[in-house]
Amino acid sequence: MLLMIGQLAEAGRRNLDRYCEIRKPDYSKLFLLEDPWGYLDKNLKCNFPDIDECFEMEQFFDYKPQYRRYEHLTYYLPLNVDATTDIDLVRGKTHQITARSVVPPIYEVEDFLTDEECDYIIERAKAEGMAQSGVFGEDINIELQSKPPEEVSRISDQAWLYLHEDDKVINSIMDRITKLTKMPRKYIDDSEAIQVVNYGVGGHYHAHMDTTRPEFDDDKDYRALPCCYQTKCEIDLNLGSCCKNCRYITVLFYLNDVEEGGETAFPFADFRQRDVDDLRKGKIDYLNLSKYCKKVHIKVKPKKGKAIMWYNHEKDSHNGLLGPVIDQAFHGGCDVKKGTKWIANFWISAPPFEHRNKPSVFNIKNN
Ligand SMILES: O=C(O)CCC(=O)C(=O)O
Ligand SMILES: [Fe+2]
Repeated sequence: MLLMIGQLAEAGRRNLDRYCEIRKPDYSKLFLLEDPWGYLDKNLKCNFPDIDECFEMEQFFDYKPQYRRYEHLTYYLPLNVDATTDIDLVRGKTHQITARSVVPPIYEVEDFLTDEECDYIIERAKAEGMAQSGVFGEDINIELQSKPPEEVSRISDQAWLYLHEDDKVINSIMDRITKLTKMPRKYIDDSEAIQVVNYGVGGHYHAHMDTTRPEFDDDKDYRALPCCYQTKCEIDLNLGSCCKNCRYITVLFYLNDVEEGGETAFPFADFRQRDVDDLRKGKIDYLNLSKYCKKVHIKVKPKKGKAIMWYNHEKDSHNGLLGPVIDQAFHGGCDVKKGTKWIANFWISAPPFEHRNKPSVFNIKNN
């Protein structure tokens, strides 16, 4: 009898496999596929525990066909460091794009913004009101009181500029960002506000990731949380957070010339993963740029109007969505030695806004 049940179960499983085989959507035809609940294994085989769920999945695809029509994230690689190519960003002028590293791909474009645009962004930020910058999961005020300045993770002021449809200056910048990143415009429009940051002498931001590393070792499983830009939840820097950053690309603009210091440094760019892991485990705090900036090879010098962009994630090769975090994308701002430094950050987050209530593949354990 037991044997019979076993055989039946086996036959049932085979039937289920066949059922799923027939019923599963044709993933090869999907432009992009979201797999919010992790039903699919890496090989995109049907992986449902029972027929009902298989059916549910089918309904999900039937009734919410928009989930099947994402536009791809775009990811492009340079052939080598210092590779340079022309790029048409505005009519009547050719810009040059230069690769500064391959892992992550970091690109630099001079004169991306005009002087007037830089000044406009600074003035708008001032009008908005500059306030002390925070750091995800840390309390800067406590750090400022209890540590010497070079040990404090971030010393700067900032303001957020929200994107208005009728703002011609910002819209024209968004056009250029679309061309530079080669991303579908939708992602640009649905991304976060622009963050404007100002550092005085001694101001800095130690090396960090702009996106949340889900395996962050502070007892919190960030995978379960929604992406911050998709929610209205308040990030409480003291008590942890209700969301995580899902920042695929960073585009950073230098809004003024800095007399001395203030480079953007990438301490691990183009390092092998195992070297990054070893360095991070070692005694020297390579992330402390007040101490370590001089030794970093890949550094970008601020120059008014210059833009840099880099990827914080790879693209998931199975579904075109947010893939693994690139640890080599750790970066930060070295101490400003003389003068002041103004920058603007624009983070392109994924998945797009209309899928804000659905967790992305990035959420799923062991992905
Ligand atoms: O100041 C810089 O150069 C880097 C700033 C940065 O990484 C950030 O604001 O997230
Ligand atoms: Fe950053």
